[in-house]
Amino acid sequence: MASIHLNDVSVDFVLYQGSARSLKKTLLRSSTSGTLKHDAHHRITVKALSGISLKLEHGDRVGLIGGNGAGKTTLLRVLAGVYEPTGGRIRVDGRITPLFDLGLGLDVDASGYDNIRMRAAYFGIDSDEIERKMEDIAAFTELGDYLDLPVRTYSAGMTLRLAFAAATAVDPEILLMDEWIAVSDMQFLEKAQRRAESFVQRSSIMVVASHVEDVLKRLCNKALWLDHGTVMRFGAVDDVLAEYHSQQAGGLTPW
Ligand SMILES: Nc1ncnc2c1ncn2[C@@H]1O[C@H](COP(=O)(O)OP(=O)(O)OP(=O)(O)O)[C@@H](O)[C@H]1O
Repeated sequence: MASIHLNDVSVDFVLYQGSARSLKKTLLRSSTSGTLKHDAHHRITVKALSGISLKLEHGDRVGLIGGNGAGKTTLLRVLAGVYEPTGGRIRVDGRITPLFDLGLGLDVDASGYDNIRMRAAYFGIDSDEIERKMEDIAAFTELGDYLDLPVRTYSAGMTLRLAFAAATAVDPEILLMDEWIAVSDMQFLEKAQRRAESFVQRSSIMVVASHVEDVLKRLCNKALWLDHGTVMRFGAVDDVLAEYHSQQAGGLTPW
């Protein structure tokens, strides 16, 4: 069974080091999101996440909410293993599929087909299984003969089609998304959303950051509200959204 445990997790980014005092002062004055401060080496750091403790189990579909700079993307990247926490501990059991930064990990010198095979191999899927699925995946991309060519010959839209198809070829255990699928290619958008929706159904744990309430209510059973990198509330999606909106009405947090 997939699970995620975070214990007192923090992430600090070093924003600036050096001696230009006016820039430092400007940065410190203009802080609207993560908490800016000086560290022991006189560097300016931003605390993007602070003291996050959380347990997610099978069946949890969690929407991350919070204003700009609240820490949603940083948390997703910590869960994906892109960022190491600078404090605390994280334990993730289960195969993680991030549906963001999709182009990362594509080998531009390899063909579309080989990229799909490499992605599957990375996830430990045996080659017979992926060859059985290949026809479907190829049809989904609508890239035709381009799948035999190196990815560096693809347009941005074609690369996205390939990356999305490759990422969703293998059933997820833990699915991470930064905003619900939004692509500029309208014809592909509808297909991609349908595929992503069934992908969500098949996942054991799903975490999505979104500003769109409709998406949160449709996909999630829980919500985690972040503010300045800390957890304000974690619970049933309707309860957390209601509380979030009542705070917002009080003018405390921008949506
Ligand atoms: N690579 C980075 N280097 C420095 N600071 C960063 C970096 N990534 C994020 N931050 C800072 O960390 C804080 C949290 O950012 P994050 O992107 O996680 O917020 P968010 O909730 O996803 O915001 P949004 O809804 O605007 O996308 C912000 O103050 C941001 O400026």
